[in-house]
Amino acid sequence: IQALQISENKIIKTKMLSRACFRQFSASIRRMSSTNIVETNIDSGTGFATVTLSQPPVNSLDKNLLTAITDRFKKLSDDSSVTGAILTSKFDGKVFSAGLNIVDMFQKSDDHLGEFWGMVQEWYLTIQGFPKPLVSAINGHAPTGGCAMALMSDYRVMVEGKTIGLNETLLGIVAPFFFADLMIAAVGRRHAEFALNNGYLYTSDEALKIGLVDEVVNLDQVVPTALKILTKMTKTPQPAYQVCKNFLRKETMDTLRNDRAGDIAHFVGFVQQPNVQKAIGGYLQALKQRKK
Ligand SMILES: CCCCCCCCCCC/C=C/C(=O)SCCNC(=O)CCNC(=O)[C@H](O)C(C)(C)COP(=O)(O)OP(=O)(O)OC[C@H]1O[C@@H](n2cnc3c(N)ncnc32)[C@H](O)[C@@H]1OP(=O)(O)O
Repeated sequence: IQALQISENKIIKTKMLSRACFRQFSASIRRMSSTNIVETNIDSGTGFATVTLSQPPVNSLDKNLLTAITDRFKKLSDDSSVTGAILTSKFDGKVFSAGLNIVDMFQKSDDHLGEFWGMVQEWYLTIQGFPKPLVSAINGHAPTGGCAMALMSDYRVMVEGKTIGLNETLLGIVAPFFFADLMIAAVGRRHAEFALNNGYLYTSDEALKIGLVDEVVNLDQVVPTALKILTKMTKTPQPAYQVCKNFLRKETMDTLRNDRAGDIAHFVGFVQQPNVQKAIGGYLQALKQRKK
């Protein structure tokens, strides 16, 4: 009887403990109301937001995803309980992001292209201007705009065995000046010129060598490593962090801010050229036929 009473007490204690743990856990992870293409969880203990891009099949940045990411980062900027963020992809081991949606640039009206590019500008200005520490957990391929998005973060942890780069020239298009500046800031002018002129896609290890990413780890270590570095970064006095980040990035952002309409006109004029349209069409077709 005594033994039974002891084990019953143990069961009651265990149940109480697990209920307490559950309460604590559910209090510490807050899921932001979000579109299902950008899932966001906030750990209320650390204030870290994990933003997971979840638009199948490859997180290509169309109008919907650009707007959802931009809105999410604006909210995280304004939320004083958020101390820093991690940007990652739901398609781990496969794709971080396939970059801008090519379909949005093929056989479209000037109005469509203009609206699309306005969204690209806003997405860049918002993530690049995000005032808190931001770490990219690059858990898959990150070509073109996917690479640019990773470059907008303050630190990059990449999975081994994937590729990353601003390889626009391979499509017959050219990275805009604000993408080029991201690359120059990370790897210096010499590597950036080589990378952009040749549309070079780097393996994770090559990217590490030139400083395009900061760490290469195996898949199950990508997010934990990102969290570790974010913990360190958020210990820096944040007013100083924000001021420093802002003044280092301000010049290129201001160049864009001061002439957004001109930049849109430039993009539309460039993309609508018949030879550029032909190149984009051919690339799209090749992408579709790759699987066959
Ligand atoms: C004088 C200077 C003037 C400058 C003015 C500015 C000029 C223009 C600036 C434009 C800047 C552009 C930036 C970009 O980001 S362009 C985007 C280019 N992206 C790519 O090249 C990546 C292409 N994708 C891939 O390589 C692979 O998909 C990837 C390695 C990412 C994943 O491979 P995986 O095998 O897993 O997946 P699939 O290839 O089978 O793809 C699945 C389906 O998704 C479609 N897809 C892929 N990428 C895109 C994309 N970027 N946009 C739209 N659709 C995409 C692919 O076709 C498959 O579709 P289907 O299932 O229907 O076949």
